[in-house]
Amino acid sequence: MIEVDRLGRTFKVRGTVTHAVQDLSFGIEAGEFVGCLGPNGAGKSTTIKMLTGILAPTSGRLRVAGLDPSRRRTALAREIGVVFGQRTTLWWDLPLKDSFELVRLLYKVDRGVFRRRLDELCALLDIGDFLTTPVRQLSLGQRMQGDITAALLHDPPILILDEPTIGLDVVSKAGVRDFLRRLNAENGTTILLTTHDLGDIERLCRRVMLIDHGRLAFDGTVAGLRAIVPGEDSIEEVVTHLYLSSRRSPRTPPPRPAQDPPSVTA
Ligand SMILES: Nc1ncnc2c1ncn2[C@@H]1O[C@H](COP(=O)(O)OP(=O)(O)OP(=O)(O)O)[C@@H](O)[C@H]1O
Repeated sequence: MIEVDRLGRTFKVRGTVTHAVQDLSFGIEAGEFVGCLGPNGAGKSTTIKMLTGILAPTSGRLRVAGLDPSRRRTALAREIGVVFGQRTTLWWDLPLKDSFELVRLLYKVDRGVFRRRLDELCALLDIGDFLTTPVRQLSLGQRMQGDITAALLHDPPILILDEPTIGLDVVSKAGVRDFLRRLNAENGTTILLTTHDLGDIERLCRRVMLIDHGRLAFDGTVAGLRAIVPGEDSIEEVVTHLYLSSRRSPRTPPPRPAQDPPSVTA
């Protein structure tokens, strides 16, 4: 579903070069639920932007649903749903339902199919009460439910989310997580999300990737991630340890785990 091979993205701003993503390689199969962690500035959002075609890579190769994202954005849009936790894709001044209608027109979704899909998503995400509310008047949690609905109206096989639970209270977070879990388990939707919330990783993801300084520092199970620090059971402590060692010696990759996760690159 997703193939990333030696991907790189460099930014040059006023003579300063930033290697936001470097030599990044991984693959994601259909039906996987993958979480992506990494300290601030690690390159997660840049990776997501390349996967969704917003940014073109400066090196390497990637395919999403068999397509080169930055060259085939229109075709790709049918295959993926995208949610940015920090930015809405909805129309600020329009009622939520009008935003959905615009999405329907953009994606050329048949009216009957759209109706059924919207009814399903309304029930699952519990958004029926604020369909007529302008987006600017929605709470963050309601807006996120709206953004997730909009991303799924065309029923894409792949959902990519950049920090979908940021700023949500515990109940809203639980609702979003429950929905994503069901979407993956019952619909078989392939999901990739970035997050700083380790609860998202522990509760949702069978596989976790850790990006550090633009490189893949870990790719394996949550148990494999825990095993990096022998005797430490708390994933939060393990991740804190990794981020701190990364700050102390920015070019030093994190230590290998005590027991083998499915794959580790460092
Ligand atoms: N458009 C841009 N122009 C210049 N530099 C950029 C641009 N976008 C990202 N960067 C730089 O690339 C690096 C990676 O940024 P990115 O936003 O991908 O990190 P991130 O892992 O998503 O961080 P966070 O968790 O804080 O959101 C950072 O050093 C950032 O300053």
